[in-house]
Amino acid sequence: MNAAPASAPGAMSLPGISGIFSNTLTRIMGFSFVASLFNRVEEPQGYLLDKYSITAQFTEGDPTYEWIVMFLTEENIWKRSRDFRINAKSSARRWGIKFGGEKERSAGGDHVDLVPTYELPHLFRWKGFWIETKRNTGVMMQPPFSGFSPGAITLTIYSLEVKVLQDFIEEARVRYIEHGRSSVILHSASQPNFGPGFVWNSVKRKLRRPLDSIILEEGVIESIVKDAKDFIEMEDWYIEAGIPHRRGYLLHGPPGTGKTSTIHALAGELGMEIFSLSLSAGFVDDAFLQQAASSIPKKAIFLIEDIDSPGYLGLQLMPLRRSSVTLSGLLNVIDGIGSEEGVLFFATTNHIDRLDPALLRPGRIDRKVQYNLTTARGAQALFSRFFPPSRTQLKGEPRSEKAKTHEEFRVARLGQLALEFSKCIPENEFTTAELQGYLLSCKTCPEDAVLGSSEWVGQELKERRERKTESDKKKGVSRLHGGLGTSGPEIGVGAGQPGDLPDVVAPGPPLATTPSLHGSASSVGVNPVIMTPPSTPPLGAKEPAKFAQLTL
Ligand SMILES: Nc1ncnc2c1ncn2[C@@H]1O[C@H](COP(=O)(O)OP(=O)(O)OP(=O)(O)O)[C@@H](O)[C@H]1O
Repeated sequence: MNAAPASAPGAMSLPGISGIFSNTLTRIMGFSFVASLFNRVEEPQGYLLDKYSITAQFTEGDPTYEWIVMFLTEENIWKRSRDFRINAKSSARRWGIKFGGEKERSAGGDHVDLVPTYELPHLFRWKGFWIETKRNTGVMMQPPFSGFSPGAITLTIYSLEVKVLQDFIEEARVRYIEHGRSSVILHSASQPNFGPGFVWNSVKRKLRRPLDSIILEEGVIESIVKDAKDFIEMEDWYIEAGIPHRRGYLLHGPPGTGKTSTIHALAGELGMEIFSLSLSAGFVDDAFLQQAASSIPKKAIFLIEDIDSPGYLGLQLMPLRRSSVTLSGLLNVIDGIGSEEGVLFFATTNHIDRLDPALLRPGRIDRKVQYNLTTARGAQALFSRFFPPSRTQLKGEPRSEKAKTHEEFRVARLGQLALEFSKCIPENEFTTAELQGYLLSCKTCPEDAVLGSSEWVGQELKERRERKTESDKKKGVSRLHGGLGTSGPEIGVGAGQPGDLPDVVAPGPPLATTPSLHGSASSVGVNPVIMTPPSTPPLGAKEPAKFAQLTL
């Protein structure tokens, strides 16, 4: 955001301008021009009016741009526009014009975004001040460059005091935070950078995910939340103790075990936005990474996904995933992250063993959380989350008038089914995402989910065996030809990965109690229920692997 305050004092007759006339004319000619008609006091240097205004520019990609866009949308600033681009509503930024009342919106209007396309100025009043806004969209770069240059919003506030601008921005920021309470805002980078602040050029809004929808070993997620809260609240302590105010977490384990979901749930709980980068994006190099990290606002989460991607970490043989980020570039950024800004740094990886020890030292990574394949207890918890008594219709349910009898019957029966389901799922064999995929295929009928589970497990294992044989064959061929072939490490077939075949599938003794269920369905499609994982021990005689464990 750039602000240019004016210097000369003077009086303005703007509030006297007739609303309709001024707005119409303003839309055609621009506010500065219209206002000048009413303030034709000439100075040797030009019109006096120019000196009454403060101009501020908000560039797309900078967080302040989002605050202002949301504010202007809420105020319906663009309501007199006549030229729109229509987008189907998505999780992407929702801004433009709000049209119609509740009735019209529910009749279909709420399914689209109306984004004004033309870039003529709009005039509005805020707390007695006239403000003109202009929006210009990004433009296609000319060769030799490619992609878009960032768009921007320019505000001209007709006041002498910079404080008016500060107050305006603060109100926009507060409203933005308020508005975002029910969701998590995710910034990412999908293009190379062409200007200051244009790193975070993609914004998505996701519904908040309840912490207890994440199935982890008891206490793990609470411990992460507490740690993060302590860190945020103890900024002064860090400063006084001369310790850099930063905290780094590494979540590691097989794909589909809940690492990213944990970060989203945490962001929702703490009311933080996520700024996420994948090092495997072709355009991310040291300079980009540095710029990205330094443009993250206070109290946000900086997430680097697949931190094992950089070229230096031994993945040079996987050209598609190689990034041009160097170890020293990465360390520089991590060391610099959040100093006195309260930014939480998260990294995820499927291959902790491939990370350079320098990256893992305390001060850079302060906490490591290991994610594992699902245990019987995890399977049971997941089943219960899919089929909450409040939303599930069971076959053969008694037609009793008494709601209580229904409830009791369902709770008992669903508990039993969850247990049966968990017995059909081999320990430490599938990821939570895989089980979720299966349960989604029979989400309306818990009985069918249990009935079909053994067959599904058998089918999955058979397919894995076939894939493994196929891949072994290919490796053999490539070795015969003396080439490196697919010599990059294969995700999913190494030890402890979901591609492994189980040694023994031991159903073990039944669980003692059924899981507890709370709350009703949320509108997040695949996670319809808030649940607490059961506190009963998992199946199997041996000590089971935990869903996730915390190491310091
Ligand atoms: N422990 C878990 N608890 C609840 N849901 C889970 C869990 N693990 C995975 N899921 C579900 O599986 C899907 C993928 O999860 P997620 O993206 O968090 O996995 P990940 O470990 O980050 O995977 P990757 O390493 O590939 O990024 C999500 O829809 C999520 O709801």
